[in-house]
Parts: sequence; structure tokens; C-alpha cells
Amino acid sequence: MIKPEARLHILYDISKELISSFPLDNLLKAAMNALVEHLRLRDGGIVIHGSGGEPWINVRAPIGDDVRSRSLTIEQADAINRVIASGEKHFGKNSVVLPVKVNRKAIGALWIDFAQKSGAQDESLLAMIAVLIGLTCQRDRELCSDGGSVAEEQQAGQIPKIKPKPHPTQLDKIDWIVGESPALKRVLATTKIVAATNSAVLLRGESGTGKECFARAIHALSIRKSKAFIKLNCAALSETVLESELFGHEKGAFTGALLQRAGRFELANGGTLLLDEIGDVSPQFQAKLLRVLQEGEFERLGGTKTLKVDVRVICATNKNLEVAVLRGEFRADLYYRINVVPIILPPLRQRDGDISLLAQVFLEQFNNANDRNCDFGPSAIDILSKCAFPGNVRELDNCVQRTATLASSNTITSSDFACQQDQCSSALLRKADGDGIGNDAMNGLNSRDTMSGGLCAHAGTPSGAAATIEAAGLTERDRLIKAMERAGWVQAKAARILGKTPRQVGYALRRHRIDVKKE
Ligand SMILES: Nc1ncnc2c1ncn2[C@@H]1O[C@H](COP(=O)(O)OP(=O)(O)OP(=O)(O)O)[C@@H](O)[C@H]1O
Repeated sequence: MIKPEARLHILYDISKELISSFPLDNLLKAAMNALVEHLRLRDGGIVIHGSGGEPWINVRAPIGDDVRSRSLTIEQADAINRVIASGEKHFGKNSVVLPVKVNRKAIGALWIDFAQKSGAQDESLLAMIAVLIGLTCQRDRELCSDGGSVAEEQQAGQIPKIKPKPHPTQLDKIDWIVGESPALKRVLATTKIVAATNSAVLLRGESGTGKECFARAIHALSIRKSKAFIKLNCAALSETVLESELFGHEKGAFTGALLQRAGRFELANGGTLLLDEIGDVSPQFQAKLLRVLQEGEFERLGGTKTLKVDVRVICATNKNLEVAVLRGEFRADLYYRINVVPIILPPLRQRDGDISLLAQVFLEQFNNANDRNCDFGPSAIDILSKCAFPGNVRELDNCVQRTATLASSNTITSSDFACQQDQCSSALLRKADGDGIGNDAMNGLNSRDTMSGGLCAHAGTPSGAAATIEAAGLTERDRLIKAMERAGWVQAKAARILGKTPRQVGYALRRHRIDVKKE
């Protein structure tokens, strides 16, 4: 029996361990150590499954010499599996197995074999600890899947739902990437090669082509796979928030900084950090990023201590960085630093045969999540295969989910699709564009500065990511010539038209081998 006054100490020690900013397995190990310190245990551990249901973390109480040499008895394994499957606690003779839950679903178990007789009070204390562990796992999942500041999104009620997909950081295989087209296979082959190295990778491609999916693949195939995969969407945050999210902050660094907080670089130590939308960071922030990428060193906001981390950084963007560098918007030194190995993801319209494969997978996910049994009739596959999907895999996923939700029967046919009722989201956006509504947003989507195929893309149009990159020089060239013509071939005037310095224009003219005409 644990003494009543000791219970508070145990809860305090364990909470302290669980709220710190380390990878989940470290936190759970620390919590287990704290339990061993306070309780007389014969054995014990924490088992956590990934969101695909596969065993992920298995922490064992540090009792005896070599924890690794102890394997679970059949009875222990059986009790743990039953608790995870049922979500109900299990009591044995001097043992207890408690479910660890995320969003009310058991995703793991805390199991304890007492060295002495336990009482109901001990079990209720352990139940509280299992709840704390569940909350820690939930935070970890949100951190691994979010696009911005968790705190901010929580406030806005926007924490993204966890999809019923395997937790990529937990698998050796990368079977969440679906597709057999030659274009996808080529990218997969490169991914496997770069995963074995520590080289900086720049993932490029139109929105929704799977840049984040591939970043997770690189992590999962690398020696860093057992450490954290952390993501940050740089475009979603203001400069100060971005800095605090990446580098962390000290207590009192700014109004509201009530506690010291580790940043994503620290959280990713030993693992991988994905900086999404890297093309959108300000020049000031680019300089700060360059330092940490070059030296692996940084200070927390408001801090003086220099921290060193070992993080593999993967960047992603759908912006045309070459044009941004040329315009002086993106630092050339940072460009070279992050672009050691560029991987260009093909748009869906260039991935022959992948639409039907992906659609089947998305429908299966829909069926699993909604306890349904839908399938595609031949006319449905025909409609899907002919669509250009300018929003790429994300749009296809959305289309399948929406069609399956509203389908009149379990077999989805062509007439169930929104496009057959003039209600397709892409078509509606196109129409809004034609009507002049929301032109700003559309201009963003169709801009030559991004790698978007635009909403007017049709299947087979060779306007994919690679083509856009190849065409980038031409676009810049055309723009230069146009500006020079308007400026009567006076470089300073052309610079004003283009919003550049005369030096930048001079450089661009030489780079494109444009002879300056004298008029
Ligand atoms: N090859 C693929 N197999 C299975 N699912 C995929 C694949 N590619 C993308 N997806 C799914 O499509 C959606 C969009 O993918 P992801 O977020 O990785 O795209 P992205 O290129 O990073 O998009 P953005 O540029 O808008 O951030 C996700 O739900 C992802 O799981």
C-alpha cells in the first residue's frame, strides 16, 4: 500500500516528467522510472500502439540488470492485449493493467506487477497516471500532425482530426504512400536513397501532391526513425510566433510566456524537422534559420544559453524559389543550404493509373472510419480517372469522402459525383474565378511564382511541377524583356518597374544573356 502522503509526490513527479518536451518514448521511460522509485514493483511497463494499431512504444520498468532480456509472459501479453482491445482495466493477483486512452479510445496500457499487496487506493492512483499518460500521447500525436502552433489551434478549436492512417513515424515500411505509376516510382527510388543520408532535402511540387507524406517517408526510412518527426508550417505563423515555435522561449521572454518552452528544433533532436512552406519566411527569419542550419546552434527566445541540436531538416515548398532568389526575396545561401537534394513530386495528372488505386484506399479509409461498406461501380472509376484533380491527392481524397458520404447506395456510380451535378468544388472555384469573385485568391493559386498547375488544368496538360520549374527561367526572361522594353532599355527604370535594384536587374540580364538594346 502506498502511504497517502506519498501519493501526491508520485503524481507530482510523474506530471513533471510528462510535461517536459522530449520525444514520447523518453517521457514514458522517465515516468516509469518515477513509478519504480516510489512503488515496490516486481515488474511493469507502458505499451503504446500507433494510430494504425501496430505496437510502437514498449517501455519496461528498470528493475534488475538488463530490462531488454526480459520478455513478457504469455499471461502479461494476453492481459495487455485484452485491455487495449476492450478499453477496460484488468485486475490479476497483485497486478493491474490499465488502459491508456486518447480521445476515449484505448491506444495502450500501463501494467504493473506489485511486489506486495496493493489496495484500491493504489489502483486509483495508477488510473490517474494512466490518464496523464493518455494526455501526453494525445499531445504527441497533435505535435506530429499539426501545421502550426498547437496552442493557437487549440484555442481556435482547429486541432486537426487524427486520420485512421498508420502513424508514419512508427513504421519501417512506407506503405501509406500509394501509387504505382512510373512517375511516383521514380520519386520513391530517390526518396529511399536520400533517406539513408543526412543530406538536406527540398520537397517541391504542387499543393496536395504529398510533400509531407514523403517527408515522413524519408524520416521513417532513416536511422532517425525511432526519434521524433516534427513538422512546422512556416507560412501559418507570424515572425515572433515562428521564432518561438522553432527555437522555444524562456520564461518571461514575452507577455504570456509563463513557462520555459522547448521549440521544435529541440523536440526534433535526434530526429527530423519538416519546415513546410519554407518559401514564405521573411528575410529576417531566413538569416536566423541559416545560422541554425549551418551551425546546429541557437538560443531560446529571451535566453542566453546556446543550445546545440542534431536535427535533419527537410524543407517543402510549392513556391518557385529560383524566382524568389532572383528577385532578392529568398537568400541564395539559404537556398543552397536547404536544396542539397531536391525531390519534385509529380502532380496527380502525371501519375498514370494512380487515381483509381488512391481512390480505393481513400474509400477503404472512409468505410473503416464510418463503419460502411461502399465500393465503386465501373462508371465511378471512369469519372475519377478522367478528372484532372488540380488539387492533386488532397482533392481526390476530399472527392471520395464527399461522394461516399452522399452516395445513394453502397455502390458508387458516376451520377453520385458532385461534378455530374455541377457542384464540383474545383469547378465552382473556376466559375468564381471567371465571375471575378475571389480573384485575389485565384491569382495566388494560378501564380507563376507557385508550383500550382492552377485550377484550369486538364488531364494530360504538361504544366506539372517539373515543367513549371523548367519554365521558370523563361518566365523571368519574358518579364525582364517586357520591363526593359517598357523602360526604353534603361536598367534603372526597369528595376523600378520590377521592384528590384538596378544591380539585380543587371545580374538577371546577364544570367539570361539578354543583350541590352540601345534605343
Ligand atoms: N502518394 C500518396 N499516397 C497516399 N496518400 C497521399 C499520397 N500523397 C498525398 N497523400 C494524401 O494527400 C493529402 C495531401 O498530402 P500532403 O499534405 O502530404 O501534401 P502537400 O504536398 O504537403 O500539400 P501542401 O503543399 O498543400 O502542404 C494527405 O491527406 C496525404 O495523406
